[in-house]
Amino acid sequence: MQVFRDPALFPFLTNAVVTSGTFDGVHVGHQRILSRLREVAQASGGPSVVITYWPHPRLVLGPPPTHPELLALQLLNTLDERIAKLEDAGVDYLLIVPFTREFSEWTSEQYIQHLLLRTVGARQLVIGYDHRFGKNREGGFDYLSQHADRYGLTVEEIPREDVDAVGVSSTRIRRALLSGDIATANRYLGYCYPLTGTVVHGQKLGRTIGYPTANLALTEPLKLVPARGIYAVWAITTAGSRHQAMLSIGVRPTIGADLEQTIEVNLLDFSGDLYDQELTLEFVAWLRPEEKYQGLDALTAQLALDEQATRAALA
Ligand SMILES: Cc1cc2nc3c(=O)[nH]c(=O)nc-3n(C[C@H](O)[C@H](O)[C@H](O)COP(=O)(O)O)c2cc1C
Ligand SMILES: Nc1ncnc2c1ncn2[C@@H]1O[C@H](COP(=O)(O)OP(=O)(O)O)[C@@H](O)[C@H]1O
Repeated sequence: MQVFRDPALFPFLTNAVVTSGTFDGVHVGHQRILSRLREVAQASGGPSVVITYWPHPRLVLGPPPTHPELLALQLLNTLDERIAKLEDAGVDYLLIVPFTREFSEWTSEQYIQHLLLRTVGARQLVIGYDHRFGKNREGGFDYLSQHADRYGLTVEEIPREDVDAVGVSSTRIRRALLSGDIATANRYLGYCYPLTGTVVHGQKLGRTIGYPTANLALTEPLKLVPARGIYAVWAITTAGSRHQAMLSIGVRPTIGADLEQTIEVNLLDFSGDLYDQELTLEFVAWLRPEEKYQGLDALTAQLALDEQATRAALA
């Protein structure tokens, strides 16, 4: 997959088969659109192209008027994760349009003329039934199909039934993760929810109880952090090795009151220095809520049980 972050550098294509959208999560609903995109591209012999936006439009525009409660933007994917998932889906070209206020003011007509036709060279479009574009989300499938002939475009809509059949939305996935329901989130995503961070120094208590924990500082501050609790995860190091691991997201009530929330992971059957390395976690299962124990001995005994539960969940 060839990736372009500047529309001015995108190589004009002829016969491009294009879809566009935010694709946060690249979940199984998005994956349907992407697999249809690939089919149409293969049938026509043209390249498949995804146009996506960064930063997330809501970061620039604020919460949608219909959902004013969505103040804190919580992303399912970092840009790197999104790129990797689009590549897995077999996309040939990815154009990441810098989403600015100015771009948000483009009319549907400008969007089609400048971006789809002149920059990309679109010939066919494949879009989800609820896809909107242009200023105030004015453009959509109806607008496109009314004007398709004039533009020399063909437009295919992925119908609501197809998208609803998988019953998934980014909102449902966010809700599942925020309640610790990893099984539902992963089913909707079609892969294990990832979280990446750099290993930073903590209080050096972990090693004294036989369970050193790598403390993560997230690389993408807007990335959604699942509910507080204890999880079985895979931990992947920069070198690419995968380790069974147990993760705690919480405020460590056993250690003290009013502590900051930390994201800490103990890698099973591993010893070595991880400080300053990047670590990626893949969530597999929820194990239990965080509890306050009567001292470090009780916590350590619980960690031994968590270790067993982790091995079982990842076996
Ligand atoms: C799998 C796992 C489960 C944990 N569960 C709890 C818990 O239920 N309650 C709690 O107070 N701390 C819990 N902790 C956090 C420990 O208190 C923490 O690892 C310890 O404070 C070491 O901190 P340090 O890395 O700053 O040295 C857990 C940690 C791990 C890795
Ligand atoms: N199995 C392991 N899992 C996690 N970290 C480990 C492991 N073995 C060694 N380490 C190292 O130990 C550090 C964690 O030790 P810990 O005493 O909890 O210190 P800190 O409070 O700085 O996290 C990790 O950052 C990592 O460099």
